[in-house]
Amino acid sequence: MSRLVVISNRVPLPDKSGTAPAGGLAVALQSALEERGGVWMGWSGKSIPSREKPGLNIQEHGKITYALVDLSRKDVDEYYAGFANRVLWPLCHYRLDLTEYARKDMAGYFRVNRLFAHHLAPLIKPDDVIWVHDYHLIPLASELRQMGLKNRIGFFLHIPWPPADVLFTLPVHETIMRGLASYDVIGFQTAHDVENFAGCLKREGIGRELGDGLFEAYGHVFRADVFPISIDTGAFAQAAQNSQRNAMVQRMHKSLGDRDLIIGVDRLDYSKGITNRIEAFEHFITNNPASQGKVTFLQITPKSRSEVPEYEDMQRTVAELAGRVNGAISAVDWVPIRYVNRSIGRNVLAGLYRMARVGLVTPLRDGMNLVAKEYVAAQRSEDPGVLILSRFAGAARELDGALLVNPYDIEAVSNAIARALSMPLEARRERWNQMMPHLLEHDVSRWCTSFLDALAEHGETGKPRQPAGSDQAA
Ligand SMILES: O=P(O)(O)OC[C@H]1O[C@H](O[C@H]2O[C@H](CO)[C@@H](O)[C@H](O)[C@H]2O)[C@H](O)[C@@H](O)[C@@H]1O
Ligand SMILES: O=c1ccn([C@@H]2O[C@H](COP(=O)(O)OP(=O)(O)O)[C@@H](O)[C@H]2O)c(=O)[nH]1
Repeated sequence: MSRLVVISNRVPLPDKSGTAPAGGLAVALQSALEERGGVWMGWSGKSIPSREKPGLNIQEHGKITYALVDLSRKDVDEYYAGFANRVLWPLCHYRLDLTEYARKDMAGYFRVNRLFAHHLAPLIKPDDVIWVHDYHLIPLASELRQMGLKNRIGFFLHIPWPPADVLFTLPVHETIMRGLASYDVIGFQTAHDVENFAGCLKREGIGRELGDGLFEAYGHVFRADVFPISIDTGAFAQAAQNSQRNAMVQRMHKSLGDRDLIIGVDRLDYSKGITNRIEAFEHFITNNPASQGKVTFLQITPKSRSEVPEYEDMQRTVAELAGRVNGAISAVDWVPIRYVNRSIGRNVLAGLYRMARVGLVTPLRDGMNLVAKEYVAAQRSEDPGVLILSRFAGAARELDGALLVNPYDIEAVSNAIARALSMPLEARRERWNQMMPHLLEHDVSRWCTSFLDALAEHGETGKPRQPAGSDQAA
């Protein structure tokens, strides 16, 4: 079996005891790497003074080699905080109003991708299968190809892919499309993302669809298909069961009394629709006076990407909004919104999801949204809560037992909260049974295997292939 080489911006490095981080993606990729042996490369998370030469830190854990690249302050500003998170992230989340097309950030993005390729190439063996993750690293395959690598290279995009009219506002959209077309298999979260991608290829005559998931562009034939990411469903359900013994979960239970819990869990990110959600909750609670004092909304929101101005601004906006709503509605013995602005461990989260009558997941746009899947997995089969889910999350394509909402429609979300809180047991069980078997079957290890199988099945790689019936490569 070929070795696997994974490259992602963040690397879930095992701690000093050798224990890997508990995230589903990390577990799935780590077990694929353990099975085949391999390398996981990415940013070390460190930024060093720009005058120092960025180094490569190699660590061995079992059959996995971790290769961590240090970046300079300038690299981090331009590649991560700049082009990745002030251009590609807002663009792929349909927020043209937030994109900042600075030439120096574009240059930094391509420069850092070249740096990754430069560090990676010497570690690659001819048989290795390479799997690149996410929008930070789109140009990596074309850099590696230019260095002569002929290996099979796959790419998985964790975030949405936008329609042509949105993508084409990006001055370097052609280079980005050419970068994607250099992969052998491109995985997207939903069929909608693949449609958008196909639209981008067709609109300017960049490429064409060959059928059966195959495309041709810039003389290269590649597969672009749907591989919805998931969670380690069985393990998460077990963690939720076990969490009832956790002290923090027990404290929460005690403090809740007999009130119903509504839970929201998101990084502090404008794509997650947190302000709309708080407004919808405010609308619900003011229009349903009987619920006052009887419902608690717990919003857990760890800080994220604080070096990006839009994220720093959000920090204040969300805190102020939660404070204003609480100030207006609280009673002496009841605070409607508990706003936690830090990260909570997954085992505790599992217990909080299980306690919550409603999971409120209302992103304005989201690649998948694993919180939605975790909420479902954590429920009690005999008395499950209700998931309210934005129709604009990738997860909505699979979780058909959720109450689907338009997160921009505050009244509709407020009505969904009322409906969820009063939903009879039988209807809740029916909805949960529509989702849980699917999640058990389509878990993260299946996601990982199906992507790697597609990559293994994709024919010869590394050189432009002639599509059937054509007589020239573009
Ligand atoms: O690394 P950060 O900048 O701190 O951001 C955290 C991650 O956010 C994004 O997550 C996405 O991937 C999830 C799993 O596929 C998906 O469910 C979600 O909808 C996406 O937003 C980002 O894509 C990751 O690269 C970041 O590490
Ligand atoms: O305090 C927190 C908040 C979130 N998460 C985890 O972070 C992930 C968020 O993934 P999702 O796909 O929902 O969104 P992303 O942040 O990747 O855009 C989920 O696994 C959550 O359990 C966590 O461990 N602690």
